[in-house]
Order: sequence, then structure tokens, then C-alpha cells
Amino acid sequence: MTDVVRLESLYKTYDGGVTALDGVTASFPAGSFTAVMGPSGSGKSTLLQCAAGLDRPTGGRVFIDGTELTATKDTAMTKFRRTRVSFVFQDYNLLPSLTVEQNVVLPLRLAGRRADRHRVRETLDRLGLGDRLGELPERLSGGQRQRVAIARALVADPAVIFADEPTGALDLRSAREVLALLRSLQRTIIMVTHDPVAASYADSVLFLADGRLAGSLRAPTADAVAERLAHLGDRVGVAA
Ligand SMILES: Nc1ncnc2c1ncn2[C@@H]1O[C@H](COP(=O)(O)OP(=O)(O)OP(=O)(O)O)[C@@H](O)[C@H]1O
Repeated sequence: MTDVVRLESLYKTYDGGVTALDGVTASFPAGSFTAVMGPSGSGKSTLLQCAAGLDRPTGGRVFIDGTELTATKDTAMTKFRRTRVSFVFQDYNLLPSLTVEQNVVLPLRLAGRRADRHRVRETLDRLGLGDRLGELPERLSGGQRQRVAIARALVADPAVIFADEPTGALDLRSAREVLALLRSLQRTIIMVTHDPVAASYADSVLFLADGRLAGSLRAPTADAVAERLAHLGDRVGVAA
């Protein structure tokens, strides 16, 4: 299987000397749904930011779809990100004054791309929002808002979707619907989460501890994930 995202020996040290990533190497095959987990402060957000080209690592290389992001200048990186990378955030990041449809096409517009109206409507239909095109986000439930954000991520036809706690603000039922939806997309998805149940929807889980890879789990169950996490928490506690 082709790797859509590849991280080679990633290091990130912030001003002030905190090492958030300490030599992470990982590959994400096409169509794989991966959860990234670890104790608070283990480097999950930093990993996501560096992998997505929102921040630059101090060392190492990031490849997305064959392009080395770390060798790309800032303006080209922004352009690449706009066309090849999509994001889904905990708080949806929808613009309140735009309708569902306008929110969904906004990233395409910003990237100077033409929105294929048919494709946009088909995507919203598939996500159960076909009758909400003209609605403002405030009239939608949390789960519906997140589905709008997922539709927005999809219509850009990205190489990879990065999701940061996508179900963090949702009730249990909506969270499960959104996770089942993410899994059904068969896209390359990298999701940071604290929730073992959310992680269990992924094909595999990568664990981080102290900025390093601390193992992985294929076909994870929520119980197995929780157990590993408890273990990592212990180890981090002992190390601290
Ligand atoms: N902008 C920054 N400047 C300085 N240090 C930072 C910055 N961002 C993160 N850090 C530090 O880097 C380490 C890793 O942080 P990061 O946010 O990546 O962890 P995390 O696993 O996502 O944590 P959480 O689960 O609490 O969100 C932490 O020690 C954090 O304090």
C-alpha cells in the first residue's frame, strides 16, 4: 500500500527548550484511519501540526503524497495545504454568517478552485444534510455541524484529513455517528483523541509518550486502548 503521509525522524523543540517531539518516524498508508493517543503533553498536537504543515519541525522530514513539506517554502506550503490537506476540529470552525453550502465551498474558494456544485450537493446529501444547504450553522446540532465540517473536508478531495478531537464537543450518540462516518469514508485520516472509544473506530492507534512513539495497536478495542494508556500514564509518571 502507498504511504500518503510519512514522518521521518521528527523533532520539535519549542523556544524555551521543551522537546515536544523526540525522533518520531511513522507511515500512514492510503485509506488508513489512524488515531494518535498519549498522555497530556506527550506531543500529539505538535505531531499533528508538524505533519499537516501548520508548524515546522526542528528536525526530520514530512512527506505528504510524495511532496516533502519540510523542503517547501512557506507560501508553497500554504498552497499545498490548501489543496491537499483538510482539517476537522473539535469546535467545527464553521463561519456563523455563512450557510452550510457556503461553509463547505469556502476552502475551495480560498484556494482559487471552482466548486463543483453537483459534487458539493452530493456530498452533503450523503452526509444526511441534503435539506440543510441554506441553513446557518447556529440552527444545526453539534453532530450536524461536525458533519458539515466533514463535508467541507471531503469536497476539497484531499490526500489526507487531519482531525483534532473531532468528537470532543459531542454527546455520546452524535460522537458515535461522526466516528462511524469517518470510518466509512475510507480516506486517509489522522485523528488526535483522548477518548479510547473514539480511537477504537480507527484501523490502528499510535501511542506517544514524552514525544516518542510508544507502540501501536491494530484493530483496537476501547478496552485495549484504555489499558495501554493507563500503562503509558504510569510510565510517564514514573519517569517524571
Ligand atoms: N507553542 C509552544 N511553546 C512552548 N511549548 C509548547 C508549545 N506547544 C506545546 N508545547 C509543549 O510541548 C509539549 C507537547 O505539547 P502538545 O500540545 O503537543 O501535547 P499533547 O499531547 O497534544 O497534549 P494535550 O493532550 O494536553 O493536548 C508539552 O510539554 C507542551 O507544554
